[in-house]
Amino acid sequence: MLNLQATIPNQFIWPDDEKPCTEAPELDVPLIDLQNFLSASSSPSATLEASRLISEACSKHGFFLVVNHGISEELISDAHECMARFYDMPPSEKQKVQRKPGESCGYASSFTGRFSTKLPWKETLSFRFCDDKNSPNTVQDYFCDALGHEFLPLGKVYQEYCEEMSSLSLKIMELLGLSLGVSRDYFREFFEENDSIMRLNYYPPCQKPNLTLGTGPHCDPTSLTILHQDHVNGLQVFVDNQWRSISPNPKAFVVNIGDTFMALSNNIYKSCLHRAVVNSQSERKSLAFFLCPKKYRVVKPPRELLDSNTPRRYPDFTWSMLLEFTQKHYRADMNTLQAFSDWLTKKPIK
Ligand SMILES: C=C1C[C@]23C[C@H]1CC[C@H]2[C@]1(C)CCC[C@@](C)(C(=O)O)[C@H]1[C@@H]3C(=O)O
Ligand SMILES: O=C(O)CCC(=O)C(=O)O
Ligand SMILES: [Fe+2]
Repeated sequence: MLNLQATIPNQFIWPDDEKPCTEAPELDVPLIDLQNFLSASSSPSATLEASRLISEACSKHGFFLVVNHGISEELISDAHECMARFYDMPPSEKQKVQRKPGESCGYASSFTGRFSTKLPWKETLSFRFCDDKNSPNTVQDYFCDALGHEFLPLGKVYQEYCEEMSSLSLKIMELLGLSLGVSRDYFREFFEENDSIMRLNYYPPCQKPNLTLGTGPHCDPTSLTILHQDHVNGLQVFVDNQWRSISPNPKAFVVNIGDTFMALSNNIYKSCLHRAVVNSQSERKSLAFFLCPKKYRVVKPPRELLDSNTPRRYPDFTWSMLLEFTQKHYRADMNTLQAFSDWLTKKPIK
């Protein structure tokens, strides 16, 4: 209903210093060809080049693209099609899986239940993916249990999509390990049996797109995000004090470092500020897979990344603690990890 109104409710209007600016020149992010890296016969020079590109990008803004990732165009297309079918449902149907306060799964629109100002112009559906042999069909079961057996086809698509995302994440973790001078397996083993979050972002058209934001400025508190945009521009990253756009590329996934991996890398790789803007002409959708370790695994950097010149930057924590902090105590923004560290060590949050 909101997207037809000429004016927008005050709660969706963002402060002047956060309103989207018209200018957002393209950010030149490295494109990592995983085919060269994944194949058993991958040449050392190809691995070295991928490692160099990733190191340069992750040390600066934490964003890169992956292509030749091995995930079928048909599965990606099905995931977008299923998202369109879900969001086309009447509000009463979507509210069957309404997200409960303090929980990170379920359907949310406008976020009025969570925040009173700076509301994002979006609807979201978030659900959990467990890479765990003991719970093989968490996604499929969620759709059937929460929405009904007629949603089994959607559940099957997202179950397969999340399995592919998890497998791709582990390959990227190998590359991140190599690029940091840690063994290829270190981070891969840390994220095996991951307990991740899949999120379907739906951004309706907005008649006043320069007054609001689809997703506000934030760093992802998670470890690694694998994003697939539809054909509509909207993702922006804050680099060198300027908002820069990353245009959709159907053959590529946008990958970015999250706060938890920034802590794992002892602040060598950066979890950076980004946001999503909306427009007055068309809806926009994005598929976001947020890689998270098992809840109680302790997040601390490998000793190879510690030395007298680079002391510990963040205290030990578990993802469960950081997730609860973002769901119950603090709206994730550009300063989440520092605020969380202060909260853990009981300093007043600035
Ligand atoms: C762990 C998470 C919290 C959020 C979803 C995932 C990773 C990104 C986070 C978020 C998108 C950052 C911006 C604010 C937020 C409230 C949102 O706009 O949805 C965040 C998500 C959340 O807390 O639900
Ligand atoms: O929709 C997008 O392009 C970005 C969304 C995002 O950053 C998020 O959901 O964390
Ligand atoms: Fe994000």
